[in-house]
Amino acid sequence: MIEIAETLPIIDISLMKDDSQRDKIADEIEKACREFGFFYISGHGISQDLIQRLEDLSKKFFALKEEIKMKWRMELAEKAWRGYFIVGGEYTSDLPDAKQGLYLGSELDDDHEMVKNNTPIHGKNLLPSDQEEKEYDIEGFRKTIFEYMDQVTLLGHSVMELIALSLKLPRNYFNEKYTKDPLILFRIFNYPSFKGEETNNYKWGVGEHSDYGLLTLLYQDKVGGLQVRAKNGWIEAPPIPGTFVCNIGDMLERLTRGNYRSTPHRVRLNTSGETRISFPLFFDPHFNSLPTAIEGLQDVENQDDSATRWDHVNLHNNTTYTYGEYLLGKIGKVFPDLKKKVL
Ligand SMILES: O=C(O)CCC(=O)C(=O)O
Ligand SMILES: [Fe+2]
Repeated sequence: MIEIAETLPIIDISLMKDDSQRDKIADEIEKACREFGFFYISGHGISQDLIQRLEDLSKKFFALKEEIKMKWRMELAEKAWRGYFIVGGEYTSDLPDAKQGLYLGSELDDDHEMVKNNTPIHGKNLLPSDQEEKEYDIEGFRKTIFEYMDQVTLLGHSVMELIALSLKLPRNYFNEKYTKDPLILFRIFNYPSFKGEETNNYKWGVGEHSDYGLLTLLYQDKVGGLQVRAKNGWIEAPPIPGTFVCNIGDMLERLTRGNYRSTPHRVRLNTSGETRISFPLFFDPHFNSLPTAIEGLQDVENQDDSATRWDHVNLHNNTTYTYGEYLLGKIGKVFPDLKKKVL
């Protein structure tokens, strides 16, 4: 008998504005969320040209000398938690990841209420200035990043509408309660290839984990390496041109009482011979919101799966906490040194 490998569904959302098609798309989302917690989105309307510009400029940025990139190192942004980190600088499940990256988020001025209140992970981005963009031949980097974040945030709102409909909730359910002003965190990751080289004992590009918020929207280049823990074992989430990979985060699992799971995933150590680049955008509840289970949804079997979860957290306890409290507990672990210095 031939074994057919499981593959993640691809959902075309181009007709979601069409009243006769929307429910069908929401049904596909429901199936994908219950089966995998992971799916591809096509027909998203984000221009390939914008994505390509971001990819090209990001590759140029990471190709700069280490001492240049250190001009924008995360320590300098302090509480805002933005900027550059070196290969091995971020930890997942207590092991350093074989990647470097740029941490980014919504651009907030000093007079923004959350910044005035000294709220962690809110503030300005730490990026090359216009002058530095010229000097290092990455003109347009900042502008392209902001344009991309805006566009993918809009896509996040659309996918959350479809997720609400897939749960038979009013279409604006999440918007009203959590994402009128979503917390947007964006990262650009660069996974150098260790082909034929010392790996410095790195095991993974990113170790097994789940994402913290509601929804992650990821664009990846053609190299591949993302793997997803499906019910019957690990499967690949290879790059598919013209798509974004979407996955459910911990808070959506909590809200849906485990009907939709925050699926663990990881990234293989890159030994392809080419550098890999990926762009996860985290579409999350407002920092001060209180994520609470949705009334009327059935509890599921094995709702508390903390015994087998990567971090042993029970997402379904009755403790009340803000999303910010949950998030800070998590990111403190991935940058332990930075946490000591700035939180
Ligand atoms: O780089 C990737 O493909 C995935 C990264 C990831 O899982 C994350 O940043 O949470
Ligand atoms: Fe992730």
